[in-house]
Amino acid sequence: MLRRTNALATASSLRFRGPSSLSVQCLIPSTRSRGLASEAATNNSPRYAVLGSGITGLATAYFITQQIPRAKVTVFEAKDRIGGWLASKRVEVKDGTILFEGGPRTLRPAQNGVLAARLIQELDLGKDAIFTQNSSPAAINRYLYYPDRLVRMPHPSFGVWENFRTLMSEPVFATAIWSGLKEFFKEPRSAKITDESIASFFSRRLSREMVDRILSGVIHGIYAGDVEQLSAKSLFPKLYRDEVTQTSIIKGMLMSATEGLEMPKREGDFLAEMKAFAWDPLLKATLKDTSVFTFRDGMGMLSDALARKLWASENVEFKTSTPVKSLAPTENKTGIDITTFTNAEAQRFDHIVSCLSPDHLNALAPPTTTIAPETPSVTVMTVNLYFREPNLHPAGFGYLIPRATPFEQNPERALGVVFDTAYAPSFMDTDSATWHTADMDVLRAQREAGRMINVNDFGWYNFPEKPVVQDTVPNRGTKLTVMLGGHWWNDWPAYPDEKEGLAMARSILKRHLNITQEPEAFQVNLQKDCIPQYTVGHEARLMKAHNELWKSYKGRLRVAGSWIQGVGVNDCLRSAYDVVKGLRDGRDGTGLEQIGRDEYVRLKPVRRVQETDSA
Ligand SMILES: C=Cc1c2[nH]c(c1C)Cc1[nH]c(c(CCC(=O)O)c1C)Cc1[nH]c(c(C)c1CCC(=O)O)Cc1[nH]c(c(C)c1C=C)C2
Repeated sequence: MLRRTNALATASSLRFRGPSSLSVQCLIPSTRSRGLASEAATNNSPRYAVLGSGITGLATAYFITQQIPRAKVTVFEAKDRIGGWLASKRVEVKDGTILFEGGPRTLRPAQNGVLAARLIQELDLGKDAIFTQNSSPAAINRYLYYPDRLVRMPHPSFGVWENFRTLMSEPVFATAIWSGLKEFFKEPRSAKITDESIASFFSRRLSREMVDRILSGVIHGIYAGDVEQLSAKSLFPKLYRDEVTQTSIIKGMLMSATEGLEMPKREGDFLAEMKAFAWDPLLKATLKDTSVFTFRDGMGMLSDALARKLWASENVEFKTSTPVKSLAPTENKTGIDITTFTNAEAQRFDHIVSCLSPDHLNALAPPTTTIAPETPSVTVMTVNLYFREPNLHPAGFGYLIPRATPFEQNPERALGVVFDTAYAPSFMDTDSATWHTADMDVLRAQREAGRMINVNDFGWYNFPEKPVVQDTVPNRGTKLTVMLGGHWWNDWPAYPDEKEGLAMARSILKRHLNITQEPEAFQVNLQKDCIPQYTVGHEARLMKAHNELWKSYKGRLRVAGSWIQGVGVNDCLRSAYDVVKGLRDGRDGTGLEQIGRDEYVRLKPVRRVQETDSA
């Protein structure tokens, strides 16, 4: 008999006890706002408002406190809780608790991810982090479900012969080699085409089959979106540019490998700036070999830690349960008056950063003004399941379901399945009897030499003393998440309820993985409008929005968030970082000023130095 196990609380509220260490849920009371130190103290300090307390809002407030220490910051949040859609929850099972993620579950440390990696150090999260290694099955084994089975995608570590065999024998890759060879000789697009769908671009350059059988699956896994609608220019800017500048995307890739990666100058500057950060050598070494990382109590620990830091600051005040009603520029446009639904009296700020969705922001602008671009979004249902039995799926990250998968194989319209077990070590991994290297002295010496410690494909920053795990059951089970909906559900008149969602997830698992067991715990989350869709023309709309914002608010209102330059948590952090840097440097801007105005540089190719003393 299936037993519904109730979520206990957010993962972190289990962890924190007492007033000195409250979780975000109880940290910010729903009806009370924590005031700034004193009115007098704010007199000469610039006043900043941050709208929204999701990960972008929290990061924006945090970066303001770091970069502009004199600033007084007020964070407005319509809901009675903060933290957005980082939804980590624990559920009880008979011998422990299992951590489920309703939203994002891991972070990559590369590119924009360097900011999250820095936060590990700045917020002292290293002791709670779990690093999955580049060499682990979670990093290497990615599957596509086509036409009626799981197919492992090629990876350099499998060797030339194995990859060639897969490419030649699996229908999913039927046209891949030939399409790649032909691409080299295709004419670049006409100058008249300023943007087009991902489907159109890659069908032209490669093949329709590759779009339908491979690329649409990858796009499901990132945007839960439709290749026919999404913009090639916004989501594949380098390849879109390479078609014109190099005459071929394959040639562009070869150039990157031999002569170094070409990237916008501001990206190069950003990476150089991050490199100059005073990294803890052990963390740096650990990150170098890390594919993804997460935390003991899940991703919610990141927003918790940010909120905790902000709450402790005298310069920050939170106003929860306070929906903003309007943003009126002052007469000379040197400030903005905010009114809220709870207080008709206007509060004046020098600068406002909106971390709201475009629709929410537009609702606050003066009547007849549209400041943010129309940006559709999709709804995703995540169904987390925990089974007592281990190894119910092949080792790996999970699988994606492309649009070409026959309907009878996916009538539920699932987007993919994540094997959460792959990045969540169990107590068995902390038992030295199962380690690849069990010699404690060797491990300690490595750690003291500032080197990565690799045990059973995981790195714990504080290994070997106190390794951390997410699930507190003694033995490894199987934890996975079925992802449903996205663009497939755009026209559905109503979304499935929890019972239907669970039934759909189980039916997928039975058909694809032959899992017929009852889950011991589950959780169904409907994340409404959670992923913005950068549809064709997105960049042009952002550029127009920049002009509108500038015209109306002359740089006093700026924007950050997942609708601008990437939908992931890392992109949100980057967007927050950039907007605050612009404010700190007194640069004119709106948060959108960089869109479509990139200058490019080519970085030197990175040559891996042969390590003589491998860790
Ligand atoms: C929870 C639903 C999400 C889907 N996409 C995203 C979320 C949060 C955003 C996203 N996912 C990935 C990236 C690329 C950057 C990266 O970290 O690799 C972005 C911006 C990749 C990704 N996709 C899935 C996983 C486990 C990851 C790694 C990072 C992460 O935790 O999100 C699985 C997955 N995500 C979605 C679907 C439909 C799916 C299916 C297997 C939608």
